[in-house]
Amino acid sequence: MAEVRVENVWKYYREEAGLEKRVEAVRNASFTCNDQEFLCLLGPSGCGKTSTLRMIAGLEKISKGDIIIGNQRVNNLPPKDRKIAMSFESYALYPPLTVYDNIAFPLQARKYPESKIKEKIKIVTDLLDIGDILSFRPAKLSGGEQQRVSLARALVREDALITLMDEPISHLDAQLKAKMRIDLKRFQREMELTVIYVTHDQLEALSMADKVVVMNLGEIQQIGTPDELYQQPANLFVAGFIGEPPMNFLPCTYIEESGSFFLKFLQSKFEVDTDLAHLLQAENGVNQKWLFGVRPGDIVIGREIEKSYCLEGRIYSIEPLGETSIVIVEVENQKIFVEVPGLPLEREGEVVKVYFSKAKSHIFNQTNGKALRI
Ligand SMILES: Nc1ncnc2c1ncn2[C@@H]1O[C@H](COP(=O)(O)OP(=O)(O)OP(=O)(O)O)[C@@H](O)[C@H]1O
Repeated sequence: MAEVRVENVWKYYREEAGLEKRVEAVRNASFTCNDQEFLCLLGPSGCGKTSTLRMIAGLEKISKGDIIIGNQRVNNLPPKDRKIAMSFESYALYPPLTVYDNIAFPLQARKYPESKIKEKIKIVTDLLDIGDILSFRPAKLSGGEQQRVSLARALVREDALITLMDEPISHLDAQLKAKMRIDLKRFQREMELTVIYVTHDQLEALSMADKVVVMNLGEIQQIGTPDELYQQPANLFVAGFIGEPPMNFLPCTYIEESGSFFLKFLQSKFEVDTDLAHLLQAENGVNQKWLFGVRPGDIVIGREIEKSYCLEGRIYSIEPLGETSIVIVEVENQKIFVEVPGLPLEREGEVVKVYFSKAKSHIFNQTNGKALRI
């Protein structure tokens, strides 16, 4: 079975890179990619995604911890014995070979009959829309085409237990990327592939993955389905990294006044529900500092919505985007983004009431960034 288990894995760079100080690229990472699952490693540049993938592939030594593929611990197994197919951002195509032969290479090396090779190449090149460049050599291809050839070479491998991909569509234009996201996902389902996919692009991760592992500064921040990460981010990093435009954060203090409980902002405050008050009370007690978080789509301007908190603001600017508009409102000396359908009725400079959905609000500890489960 093609299950991948990453158990308490660390990666330090030092000796081999001749660095003075040790770089801890991956710190104690643990996650499981189940059989036939599409798992995305997501995070900003330098967070340790590629190092993690390269350790799974066997291209990088594991400093500490274990990687298990199927039932086998592969720490000391060379890449060729790990039954993995790979597609990396840097393509790694063979310059003297045509596109066809580049894709056919792993199959020819495994002595597949030519008719079977042709059949498989037809399926993946149709999928990736590169059927008309099969006789070209890599030097003649654009970055996007080279990337698709590299991807095709990984996808033809049906003997592979797992397919690893590192930013495999990063060099394609926006339209082709959108098509690829849909086609890749469908192909993975149909071919029942087990995929570990590295990307810094949250849209790719949210649209394709069954499970997302979010990383930052070498550490896993949260593991969950796209919906879980969006609805219940575990900390400030995940909350700010996932969602576009990003979540708004307003600093506040939890206070008590005459037996009632409030979140107090710079100038104003609102009373919190008993449930939230209990949680805040249990966590830290009064006078602690928090960040109140709410996504742009969970805010309404100028019209009271049921079960909401309210603050006052002034419209700073309006960005019409066709279907929706992004309204930037100054609230408590901070600019927040509000997503509204169509065009807003309000004008720049207008003072407005801003309503935040209670059910969609988030509270984060200002010191350690952890979310409080509301
Ligand atoms: N061979 C190496 N020698 C020394 N440091 C390295 C090496 N490879 C990666 N690093 C460092 O390890 C950290 C993690 O890098 P890694 O490439 O795994 O991150 P990433 O999330 O994949 O980033 P990117 O998306 O930019 O490739 C970074 O600080 C990087 O500079």
